[in-house]
Amino acid sequence: MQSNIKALPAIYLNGIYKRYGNNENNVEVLSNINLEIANGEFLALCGPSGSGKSTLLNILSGIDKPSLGYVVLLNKLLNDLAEKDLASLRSKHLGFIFQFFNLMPVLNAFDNVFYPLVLNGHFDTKAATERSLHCLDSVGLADLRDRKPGQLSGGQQQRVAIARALAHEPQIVVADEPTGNLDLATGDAILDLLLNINQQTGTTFVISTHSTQLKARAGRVVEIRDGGLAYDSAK
Ligand SMILES: Nc1ncnc2c1ncn2[C@@H]1O[C@H](COP(=O)(O)OP(=O)(O)OP(=O)(O)O)[C@@H](O)[C@H]1O
Repeated sequence: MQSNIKALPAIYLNGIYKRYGNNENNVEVLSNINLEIANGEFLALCGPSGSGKSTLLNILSGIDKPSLGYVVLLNKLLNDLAEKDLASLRSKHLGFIFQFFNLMPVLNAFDNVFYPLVLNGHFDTKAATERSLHCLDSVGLADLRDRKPGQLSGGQQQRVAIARALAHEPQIVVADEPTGNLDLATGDAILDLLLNINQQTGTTFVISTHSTQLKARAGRVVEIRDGGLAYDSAK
């Protein structure tokens, strides 16, 4: 018998508004955003510069709060959670990738993956060592693990950042313009890697981007314009 129960989305946004500023002087960046992102999707979030992509990523990952509306992340209503519970949810189930890599310059590639994993509190030293080596290997950087970020190319630094984002096996990876600081060929290689991880592991990816390559290859493209959702390839 076929079940009528619809699988719960990984992320559910309902009536999201975001205003910055105070009562007299404020700007509405997001206006009535409704969006469901299913488990395993590879979603490209597009829109002009300043349209609110980073703002939306911050809201759906519980880093920032909406002015109005509900966010349900992995079946938890974020509006109800205390800051420490939000931080715990993020550290267990979310991975983050940034445009400028955000690696610790004094640590080598291995330690950039290893230390956040140990500090995360869910892995002992032995398990964290194994996971870090495995993840660096899976992004093709096992041989360069002793190098510090300054001794790595931009693409290699982003691979370290991807290994760090995946080391705790998050259910969702949130990436803010992950190829934005890379040349076209390096960006394509990083995109290949992210798509491959998505296909192999079923990890959900939500990626803000200006890249036409990324938009062309994403499973779903959503565009924000003038504060609202202007386009959704799933509709
Ligand atoms: N903390 C803040 N306080 C006030 N305004 C903000 C704040 N953060 C973002 N904004 C404004 O909100 C708007 C959306 O910014 P956001 O960074 O989300 O856009 P974006 O689509 O990610 O842009 P880009 O593609 O250039 O990275 C911009 O006008 C920005 O100036």
